[in-house]
Amino acid sequence: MTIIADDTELAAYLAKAAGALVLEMRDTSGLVAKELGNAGDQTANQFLIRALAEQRPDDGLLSEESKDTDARLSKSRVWIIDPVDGTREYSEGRSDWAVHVALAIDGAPVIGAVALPALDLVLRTDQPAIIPPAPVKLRMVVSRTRPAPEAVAVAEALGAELIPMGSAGAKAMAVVRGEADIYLHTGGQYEWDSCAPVAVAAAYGLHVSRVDGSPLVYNQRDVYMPDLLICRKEHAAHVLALVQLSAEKN
Ligand SMILES: Nc1ncnc2c1ncn2[C@@H]1O[C@H](COP(=O)(O)O)[C@@H](OP(=O)(O)O)[C@H]1O
Ligand SMILES: [Mg+2]
Repeated sequence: MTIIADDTELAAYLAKAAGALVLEMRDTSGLVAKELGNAGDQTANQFLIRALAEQRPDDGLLSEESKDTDARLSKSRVWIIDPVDGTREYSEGRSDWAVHVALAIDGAPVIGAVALPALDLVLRTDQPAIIPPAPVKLRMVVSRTRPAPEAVAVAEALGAELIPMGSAGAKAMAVVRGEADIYLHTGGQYEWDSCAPVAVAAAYGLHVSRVDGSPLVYNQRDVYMPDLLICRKEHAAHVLALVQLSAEKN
């Protein structure tokens, strides 16, 4: 593979190529269910880690599917990848799954791409588009298998419609694409689930933060990052206040 000098170009190329690999695997391997999910995770991961080792040998790496080491902690530039986000949905033949490739620089999610292979889309930090205006009745995307009670409570308080969807990347990109207005999650996630989606959402001018309003900081020793909010800037203060209220009640 020739060297791709531009980091965003590389992220987008890798996310798209890994997505194409696993999409083809789903169509042709004959594997189903858990076996298909595992094979997709492993195939995409092998492709991505080999390509990154070749393309960016000096950078750090954090992948959902590779054993984590301390090596990344001393690096300024760290690639944070989720080879298949929404593995369950991928293995069920659905379209709500994603490939995440991000580059965090000094902990900030600044560069990246999210591929939605089943929709033939790649969203990237260097090509933000204008997001269409929100409807009067807001739409909140939540996990289809484990929607956070806090998110459901906030949707109720806002009078928002709940849209269950798999994959953190697919949900974040639903907001980026103007198909939803709020993605709120509490109760558990890891850095790879949100780094690329948050980078893309921020590049599109959306609000991104932890649910206490603090910034999302990546490449930490403990990669557990249990909550996040991605939404239009004009809704952020209200949503954060409602999360706070819901936390106080429980
Ligand atoms: N409570 C929780 N604890 C840990 N990970 C969680 C979680 N809820 C969601 N996730 C992870 O976040 C991603 C999106 O989840 P969901 O589709 O439920 O919104 C999934 O990533 P993977 O598919 O990469 O494992 C899932 O594993
Ligand atoms: Mg994931």
